[in-house]
Amino acid sequence: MKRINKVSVIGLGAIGAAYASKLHDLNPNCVQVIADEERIRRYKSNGLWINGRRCDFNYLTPEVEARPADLVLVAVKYQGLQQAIADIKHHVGPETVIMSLMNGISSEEIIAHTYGSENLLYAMCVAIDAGREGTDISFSSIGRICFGEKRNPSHSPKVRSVKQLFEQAGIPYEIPENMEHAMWWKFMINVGINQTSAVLKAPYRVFQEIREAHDFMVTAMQEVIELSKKAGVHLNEGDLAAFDLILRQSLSPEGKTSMLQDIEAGRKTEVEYFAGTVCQLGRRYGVPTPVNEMLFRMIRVLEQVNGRG
Ligand SMILES: NC(=O)C1=CN([C@@H]2O[C@H](COP(=O)(O)OP(=O)(O)OC[C@H]3O[C@@H](n4cnc5c(N)ncnc54)[C@H](OP(=O)(O)O)[C@@H]3O)[C@@H](O)[C@H]2O)C=CC1
Ligand SMILES: CC(C)(CO)C(=O)C(=O)O
Repeated sequence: MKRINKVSVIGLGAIGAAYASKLHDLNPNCVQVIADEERIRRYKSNGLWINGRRCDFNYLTPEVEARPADLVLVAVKYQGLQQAIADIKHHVGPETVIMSLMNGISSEEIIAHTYGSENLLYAMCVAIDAGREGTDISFSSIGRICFGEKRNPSHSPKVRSVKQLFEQAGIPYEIPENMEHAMWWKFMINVGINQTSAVLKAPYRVFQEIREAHDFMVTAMQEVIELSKKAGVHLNEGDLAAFDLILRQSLSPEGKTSMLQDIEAGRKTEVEYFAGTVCQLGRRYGVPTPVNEMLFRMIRVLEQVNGRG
């Protein structure tokens, strides 16, 4: 098992900054952030604030011919993914493990297209309620990073390396036996709560307290459950209940999903990778997806109202 001494992070937003700050606390020299000059200027002049504490990372522009990292963490949104894939080029060597903390079930495949799948681990984070305003990041719950190979009956050397790093840094983690199931479960969550919160402009409190909002979220999730059966993943009602526990116990009532944050900040959303993917899979498997078709249209309208069409 290889020890991870150098981590490169791309995407210093709500998620990237939250977890990078834990690595920085472990050892400021073990983590470096890849960003273009304009972003670095912004991070340095405004400061990068995480729960009110300034964090000064080592920044590298993508052009710098860096030594490959042991681990690359990708934490951008989908609209930034292709550029990020190009920008991590100097940080990926033959032994570099790559993990995407992004939502959805597509980023691993997109990254593998350029770097192959041998050194890629599946990952996603759950129960974190991170928010970002400019370079101010805050969260009440850091949640946990679920990661692993597609199946983890035992832990591969790559998985053990990352596990050791997370233990040292105090990053909560989980290695699900069936990572594919876990990725679909998270996809179901985002399809449900991210999209309905974006159209309702609702923080988590609305879903915790108002039955109709909760039911609306569940109807979107149920379409993912039906698709998962066709895909051989078999989500079920127990998976809905598992998210309900997180919603009620871990997410701050005033917290907002990343998609609602995007709408409020006038940014492009990830709707193509949530409802867009659901509708595409629906067509492939012959499963009706009317709720997601409607959510897709509504969110595209909101984006265009924001001038992000
Ligand atoms: N927020 C949350 O609670 C959760 C989010 N997620 C998922 O995690 C992923 C990241 O979300 P989140 O952190 O909220 O998103 P943010 O928008 O807060 O952060 C993305 C960051 O990536 C930066 N970025 C984009 N492209 C590049 C690039 N080429 N080089 C350097 N930096 C780049 C952006 O910079 P700039 O702003 O300057 O463009 C931005 O700071 C998404 O897939 C999201 O769905 C998952 C779980 C929870
Ligand atoms: C699960 C949830 C809603 C919060 O962690 C999320 O993944 C997001 O906001 O994108």
